[in-house]
Amino acid sequence: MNILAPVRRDRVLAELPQCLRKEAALHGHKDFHPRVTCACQEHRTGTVGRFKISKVIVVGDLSVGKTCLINRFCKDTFDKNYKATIGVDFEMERFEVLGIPFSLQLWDTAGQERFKCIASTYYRGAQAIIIVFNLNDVASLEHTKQWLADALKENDPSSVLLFLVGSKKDLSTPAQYALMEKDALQVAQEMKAEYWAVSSLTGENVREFFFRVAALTFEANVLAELEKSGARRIGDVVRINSDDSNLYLTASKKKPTCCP
Ligand SMILES: Nc1nc2c(ncn2[C@@H]2O[C@H](COP(=O)(O)OP(=O)(O)OP(=O)(O)O)[C@@H](O)[C@H]2O)c(=O)[nH]1
Ligand SMILES: [Mg+2]
Repeated sequence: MNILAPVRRDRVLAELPQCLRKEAALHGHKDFHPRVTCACQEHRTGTVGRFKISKVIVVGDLSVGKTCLINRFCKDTFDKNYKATIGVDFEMERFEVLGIPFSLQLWDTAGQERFKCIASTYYRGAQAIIIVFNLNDVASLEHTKQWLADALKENDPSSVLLFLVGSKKDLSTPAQYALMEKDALQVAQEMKAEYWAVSSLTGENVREFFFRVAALTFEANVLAELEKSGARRIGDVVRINSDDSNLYLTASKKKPTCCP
């Protein structure tokens, strides 16, 4: 019995959402990796789509707008009054990517120094890290490197996806924004993060950003699953082949037809 509610129609991704700026993108491909598209068509995505929930943590200075960003996407609300997050909070978001159900657990952490200790205990096991800064406060951009370093202490830097997000875009003039964007792009390139600029007040780029997070996290998960099952297959072939060469032929026939 499926006790989960169906995925909302506005959480269905049939294509890869595009990056904001090519200079600071995790990848610039127009479509999902062909192996991922193929695996989804053949429903060979392993644990992705069945049990797996991907953890995403959101970090950054106090009052940069982390909670508002999550609330704008998950609840389509905006609160102009500041209420500090105490420790952590989380929201679940369910998507359907290329026909496969996919869930993100969005962890909203506290930026205030006195709660940082509690919040950092929840950093472990993240598949994506979203580092938020205020586009109108250059110090908050400078602090992103420290936030990243702290989050990476608890995670594997080689497999985690990074996003650098400038918030409160509605508060900057085009000239101010252009200046800040130049610095932010540089920081994003140094971190190997994908850069986004959003406004939770107007909603600008919020949905596009989270769709991109969902899509890239999904893609990375499916590729990792394929790699794992590929390694298992190669291991099996070596073992079987040493006993009976005919079985090697049987095993290789089982290979999927459409994947490169
Ligand atoms: N104008 C404008 N104000 C925003 C935006 N996003 C957040 N704010 C305001 O900034 C303040 C802080 O927002 P929060 O989302 O609570 O900040 P936070 O990063 O979660 O703060 P901590 O929980 O203490 O770490 C609030 O008063 C929000 O209304 C935005 O896009 N535009
Ligand atoms: Mg908060």
